Amino acid sequence: APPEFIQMWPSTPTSGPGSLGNETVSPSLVPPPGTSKRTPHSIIIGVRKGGTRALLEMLDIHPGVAAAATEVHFFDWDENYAKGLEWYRRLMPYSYPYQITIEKTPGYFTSPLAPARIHAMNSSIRLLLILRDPTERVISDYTQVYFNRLENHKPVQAIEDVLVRNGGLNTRYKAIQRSLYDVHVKNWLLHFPLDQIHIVDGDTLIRDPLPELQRVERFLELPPRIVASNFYFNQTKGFYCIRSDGRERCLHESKGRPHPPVNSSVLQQLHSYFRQHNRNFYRLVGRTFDWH
Ligand SMILES: Nc1ncnc2c1ncn2[C@@H]1O[C@H](COP(=O)(O)OS(=O)(=O)O)[C@@H](OP(=O)(O)O)[C@H]1O
Repeated sequence: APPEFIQMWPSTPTSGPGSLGNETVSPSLVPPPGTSKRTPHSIIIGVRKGGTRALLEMLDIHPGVAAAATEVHFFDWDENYAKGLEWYRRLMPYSYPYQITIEKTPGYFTSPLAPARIHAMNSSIRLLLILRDPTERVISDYTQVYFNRLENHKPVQAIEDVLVRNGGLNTRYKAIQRSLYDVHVKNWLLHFPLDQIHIVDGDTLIRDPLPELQRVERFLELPPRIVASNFYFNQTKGFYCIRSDGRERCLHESKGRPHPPVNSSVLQQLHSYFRQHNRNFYRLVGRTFDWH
């Protein structure tokens, strides 16, 4: 990592105005005439830390998209699922008949029950799955938990202490389990054909968002509306931000945090642990990725 990133680690996050992705709802009291709340036509099912918020906010540029404001956790949390489909529908945004509703809950991808439940709601739904290098995802997942614990004044552990057990890789660590994409995608393929699952390359979305967004437009059969001028690179943030409707906005500070440096032998162990799983995944989805 470049020195400035190492110096920034660890630091305490602050929140700033005008930021996105802080998962708050701004209730619109009077629905625009001609709109209604509808269950999603498409769901971003994960993966956690894959870039799900960026993908949803970038898709929301499209006039044909109505994005849910919060992570709903309907299909992965039993207590929410028990509240019924009507409860879920009410949490969706108001949309015009020509729009499609999209929600994102990254926990769905690794939930054993979510595929069957989503299928029961709508067997022809289009699923979006954004993935990134599994090792990077583990470190991002650790970083998220680290900062959440700091904010809640809970004790934190160094990354090597959670990744290593008895001299070997701690493969029972939840963040590692969540990066076994082959294991999780198998559950989805029991319920949905592959052509209903579009995989977004999260590493590419970070570097060059437009082509990934254009592929999603085609998958969702939306007319092409997202253009290069909807994105600009923010040097301070180190990520692309969004320009639409005359406004410029970056994702919340909790997105794109510097990652802690990780010992190279531990990194090697992660890479070799994921290697076979990645190959299995490529075979299952008929496509390869530039993962370690
Ligand atoms: N444009 C842009 N701006 C900021 N961040 C971006 C962007 N595009 C992708 N990303 C990556 O999104 C990662 C967070 O993923 P998620 O939104 O899926 O996280 S979460 O599961 O909802 O918590 C986040 O992971 P970290 O870098 O580890 O914070 C980012 O790398």
